[in-house]
Amino acid sequence: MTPPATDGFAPAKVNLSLHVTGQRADGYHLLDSLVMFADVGDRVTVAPAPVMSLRVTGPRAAGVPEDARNLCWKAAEPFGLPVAITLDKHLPAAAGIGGGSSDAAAVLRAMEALTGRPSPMPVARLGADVPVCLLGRAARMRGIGADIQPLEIAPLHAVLVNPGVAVSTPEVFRALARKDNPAMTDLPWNADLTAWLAAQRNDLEPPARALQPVIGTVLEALGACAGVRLVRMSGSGATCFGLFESRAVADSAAQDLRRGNPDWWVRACTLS
Ligand SMILES: C[C@](O)(CO)[C@H](O)COP(=O)(O)OP(=O)(O)OC[C@H]1O[C@@H](n2ccc(N)nc2=O)[C@H](O)[C@@H]1O
Ligand SMILES: Nc1ncnc2c1ncn2[C@@H]1O[C@H](COP(=O)(O)OP(=O)(O)OP(=O)(O)O)[C@@H](O)[C@H]1O
Repeated sequence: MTPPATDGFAPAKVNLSLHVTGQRADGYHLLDSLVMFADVGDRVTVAPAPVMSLRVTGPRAAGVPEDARNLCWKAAEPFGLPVAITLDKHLPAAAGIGGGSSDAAAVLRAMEALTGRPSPMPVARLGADVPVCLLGRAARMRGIGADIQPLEIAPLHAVLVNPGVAVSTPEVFRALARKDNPAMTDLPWNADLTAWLAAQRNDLEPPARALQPVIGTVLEALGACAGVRLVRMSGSGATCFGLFESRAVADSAAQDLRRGNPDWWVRACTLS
């Protein structure tokens, strides 16, 4: 009997902090990052089919590859079961919120459910962000990305903003001046997480801003929102986020930001 299609959510990944603490001989960087996942994201549907195929739909489909270059395809192919994949794209690409990595993780989950076995290929080979996206919940991520410690963190309310410029992750790493920055301090047990975050950094923010100065404009606009508690860039950019005390305050900030900047991608969300 043919197994049924499976449907999965691929949430945006947000790096609340991102410290670059070293560089390996192969060029990959050592990271120390607090990662959480949003309730906004893409959707993937995976169904057994006579041949492999991929269709990308949705408001952010433009420019996303529909062939073996797509991480969804790369995640499914090693299982050896041909599938028809539909990717409903809502997240901007090359945006520092792990869109492709989270899509790949959703396809991996679907393929594991369809075949009853884990990925025959090490998942980190798909990308440094794929292991944490496969976990899909709050974690401290170290090493080049595969060393993951799940964390119990109360949900946070945020607004994500992308100004519509694509940023190349390798280019940002190349532009980083210092590769041996201090690691994060230990997470607080019960103190205010936002206060702790304010003392952490995203080391990729200065090089990303140098490449795309509009990131500075986004950070300023988020910083001017009523009730904002912390403002920072995610991943290698250009998406930035602000943290707010409640979802209602985040919703209202998102509305104001959208009104003032109709070309920006603006989403209120809850991170967990
Ligand atoms: C910056 C982050 O978004 C933080 O979460 C990720 O580490 C990037 O994850 P990703 O997009 O899945 O990264 P990959 O597709 O594996 O790598 C893209 C490029 O980023 C650089 N890269 C990535 C991860 C890492 N630990 N060191 C690196 O130097 C490399 O130049 C690599 O060629
Ligand atoms: N499923 C996918 N969705 C979007 N882009 C994809 C996908 N698969 C491959 N790509 C290609 O990967 C490039 C990077 O896009 P992606 O959304 O993965 O961003 P990212 O900024 O690298 O994420 P991060 O740095 O946070 O991991 C795109 O420009 C696109 O050509």
